[in-house]
Amino acid sequence: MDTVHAPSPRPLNVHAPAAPLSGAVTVPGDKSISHRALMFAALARGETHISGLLEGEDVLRTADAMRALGATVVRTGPGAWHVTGRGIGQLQEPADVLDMGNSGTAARLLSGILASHGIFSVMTGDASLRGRPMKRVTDPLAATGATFLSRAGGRLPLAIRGVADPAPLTYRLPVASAQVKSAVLLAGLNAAGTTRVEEPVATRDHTENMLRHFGAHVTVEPLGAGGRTITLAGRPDLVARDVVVPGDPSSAAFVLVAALVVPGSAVTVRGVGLNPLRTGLFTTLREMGADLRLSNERIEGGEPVGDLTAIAGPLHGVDVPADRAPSMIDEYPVLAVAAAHAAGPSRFRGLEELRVKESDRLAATVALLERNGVAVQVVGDDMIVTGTGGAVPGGGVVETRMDHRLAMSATVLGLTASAPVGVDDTAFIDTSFPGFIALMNGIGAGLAP
Ligand SMILES: O=C(O)C1=C[C@@H](OP(=O)(O)O)[C@@H](O)[C@H](O)C1
Ligand SMILES: C=C(OP(=O)(O)O)C(=O)O
Repeated sequence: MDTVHAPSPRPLNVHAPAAPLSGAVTVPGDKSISHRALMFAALARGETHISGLLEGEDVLRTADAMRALGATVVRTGPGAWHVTGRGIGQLQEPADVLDMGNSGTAARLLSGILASHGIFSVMTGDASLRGRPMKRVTDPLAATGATFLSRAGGRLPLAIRGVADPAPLTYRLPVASAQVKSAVLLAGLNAAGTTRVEEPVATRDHTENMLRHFGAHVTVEPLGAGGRTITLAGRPDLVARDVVVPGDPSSAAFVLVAALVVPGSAVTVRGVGLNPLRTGLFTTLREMGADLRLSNERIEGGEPVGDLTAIAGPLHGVDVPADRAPSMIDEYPVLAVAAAHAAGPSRFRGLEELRVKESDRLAATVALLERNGVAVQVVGDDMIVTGTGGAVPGGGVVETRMDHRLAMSATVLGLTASAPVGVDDTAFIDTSFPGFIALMNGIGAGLAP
């Protein structure tokens, strides 16, 4: 199995470029929105046309899974996909194991769909995904009547005996996770009655937005300070709708941070998704003194989008509150790289969720910085980075641990290191940002394997 998902390692040795980075680029489509577009289109009646779909490994696994469940999924051009759905409750039993590769989003969201169909299925993934917790979704989903069998600790492979008439759930999220919220809501699509999810801290709301777009009745009400209660009326008539996927702000992050830290640089990323529940990094970078300019703001496919220009300049340390974490949860490794260049200490609070990503990102980010001469410590669930106020020493080899975001963060670190930075494997970058190295070279990074 891992022969499929453990591609040959692609090591990279990163040197600081001779000249500043410059240019205007677009990054691939948003990963969260791309997974959802394929899944919801497969559950809708009729043919959905998706443009700007991320063609990264994670999303391709979702496309394969929806095909295995009986939807027709066809690529008609770069980023252009047509999906003919089967309707809620109408997905067919897959004939084989569903392999979700490296993707937590694919596995967790799909578990909600599989649990709420009267079919048997088995999901697995690569060594990284097989190490990630699934009880966070199977515990609430068990109350629908579905049954689950898994390895110890609720790890994949996971066998699911779904139910055709799932009970509607009311669930308060014990962790701030859009994946868990989405799994519960997706199970609620085939439940007779109202599904209710309470999230004490708001997480990305692409599921709510896109379900509405396809015709579901979803309400969102405030809950306490910063939380939300989401309700979904079961068994809606989901109808095919076109989806336009914006550029992924989590991918734009690497390009923009690189431009901020390579002296003299100015780079624009066009068409970046700016959903306020995804933009914590941009807020934080501005607090650090970054010159980050927004232009051409518009609404595209129901999501706010704009062009972001990053202009290099001095950064200073910052204290990031824990309640901002969900709006930038995937951006901490590259934020740590920005903090390594900033003058003075930065503290990032409440990072416990980083321990259960594609790797233990808290430990891996510490190792990335320490190996390259940057002082960093973990206190409880907080990370404290002591910035140099300029270039970092470098000279280390970074272990990327099957984690795309570590590979890209290490690459960005190398662009301003005094000694070259080794990256043991860049192959996993393809899960979320195919073409990353070519795109970086297009703005002058000069990366050569
Ligand atoms: O719902 C989503 O699309 C995602 C939610 C986040 O995970 P959690 O729900 O585990 O926080 C994020 O880290 C992941 O990259 C994508
Ligand atoms: C955590 C991530 O994704 P997933 O959970 O889908 O594997 C990510 O892309 O950083």
